[in-house]
Amino acid sequence: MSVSDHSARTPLEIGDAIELEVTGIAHGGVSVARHDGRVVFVSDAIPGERVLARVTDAKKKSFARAATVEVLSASPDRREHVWAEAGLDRDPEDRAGGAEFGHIDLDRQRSLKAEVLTDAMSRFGGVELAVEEGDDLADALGDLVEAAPGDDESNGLGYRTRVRLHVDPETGVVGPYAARSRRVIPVESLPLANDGINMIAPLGEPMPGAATVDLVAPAADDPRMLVGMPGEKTPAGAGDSVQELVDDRGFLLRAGGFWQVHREAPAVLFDAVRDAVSGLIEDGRFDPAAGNLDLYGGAGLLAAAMAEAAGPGLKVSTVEADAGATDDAAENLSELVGALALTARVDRHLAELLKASAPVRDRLRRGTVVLDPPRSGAGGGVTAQLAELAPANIVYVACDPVALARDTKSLRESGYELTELRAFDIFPHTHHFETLAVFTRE
Ligand SMILES: C[S@@+](CC[C@H](N)C(=O)[O-])C[C@H]1O[C@@H](n2cnc3c(N)ncnc32)[C@H](O)[C@@H]1O
Repeated sequence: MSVSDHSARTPLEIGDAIELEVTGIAHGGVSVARHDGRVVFVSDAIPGERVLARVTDAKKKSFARAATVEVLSASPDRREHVWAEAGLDRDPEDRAGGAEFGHIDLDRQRSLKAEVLTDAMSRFGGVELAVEEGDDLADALGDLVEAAPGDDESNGLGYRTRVRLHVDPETGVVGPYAARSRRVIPVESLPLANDGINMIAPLGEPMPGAATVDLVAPAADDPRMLVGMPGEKTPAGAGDSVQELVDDRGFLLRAGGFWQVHREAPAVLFDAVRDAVSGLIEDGRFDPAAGNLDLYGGAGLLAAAMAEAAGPGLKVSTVEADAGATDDAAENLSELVGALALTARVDRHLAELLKASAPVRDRLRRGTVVLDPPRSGAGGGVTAQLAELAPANIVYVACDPVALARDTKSLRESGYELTELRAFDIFPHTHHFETLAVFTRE
């Protein structure tokens, strides 16, 4: 490993050690620095720090990637990493992935997430998030990303009720992948996971022949271990049903089906969607008898939240690609006589709705669409279909701020106004967070 000279404009190579002034945060859990005019995305650092970093990727002309190996001038927000196996005293290649903010004070994690959101909304969404005059920017940003109940008390640990581990095909060792790699890292504990998962996690027990291990610790059921074999799409036991609880409402779902990973996340998002719909009702903008939709609906969590605000007379269709999840949604929404659970890809279903008769299209125009797409967002195709269907309101739950910002731009260009934005820190010690955006048709 050679130490490169700042003034020499030599190309960077993998393994080079470089000194970096870390100036900002980027989407994806890495900080931003510059070296000889080139942007360097550096992991395990904090904006404001000076670090010695090792170049890990130098293929691109415009930017390189590096990992911190030593902190030369530490941020006051630097903490001992919450996961020993992800800390700086390990070689970057041997650090466990999945806790890339674990070395940062929890409040600062939230203000970094808020910076990522405001930057994404400004650059890709054309929306400047206002900070009240006189507010300290860091405080205002920190307040934008709301903590989940209990996280401040537990330092954001022990929250995950879902964890996927991987099995090294050569040694059978079970563990998380290292960051940005498929290298399995053996670990002694899973500090972000709850007790149920830590109790059954086969850490230190090789599982030769297996490919993945999904650990599931439902709120109202025994923890499960689902072992996936190479080439198999669905791990064994994934179709087994488990019981979840959101406040005191029960949800039944497949053990391997989608469910929010933070113990409090289903309730946080349920409440946020219910409150958004209540706001629309107060503004006289919500029609319970219209063609309301819960797109990417999973097991029906957010349709149930709409119903909590709108009452049992709500008409709503959930649209979900996974047939098992649709069956669960039908069961979970069975008390709502106006609920329909459909198995379909969202784009195909919207294409069908666009061909519907004038009265059906009119009902859809009066409706509210809740959508909660995967990380890639709804995308240009689906936002264009939504713009053509023109529902009165869109309540968008997003796990990727850049995808949300791009979809925001399309929706605003199609005549929707962004009227509310909230963000939730339901993935402490990682760079992930969830955002809720409400759009109304002008
Ligand atoms: C982020 S989850 C949201 C689930 C649900 N709203 C919840 O909160 O539990 C996204 C869901 O979208 C489904 N999905 C992904 N792509 C889809 C598509 N193109 N059409 C329909 N559903 C899709 C996934 O199976 C998954 O259940």
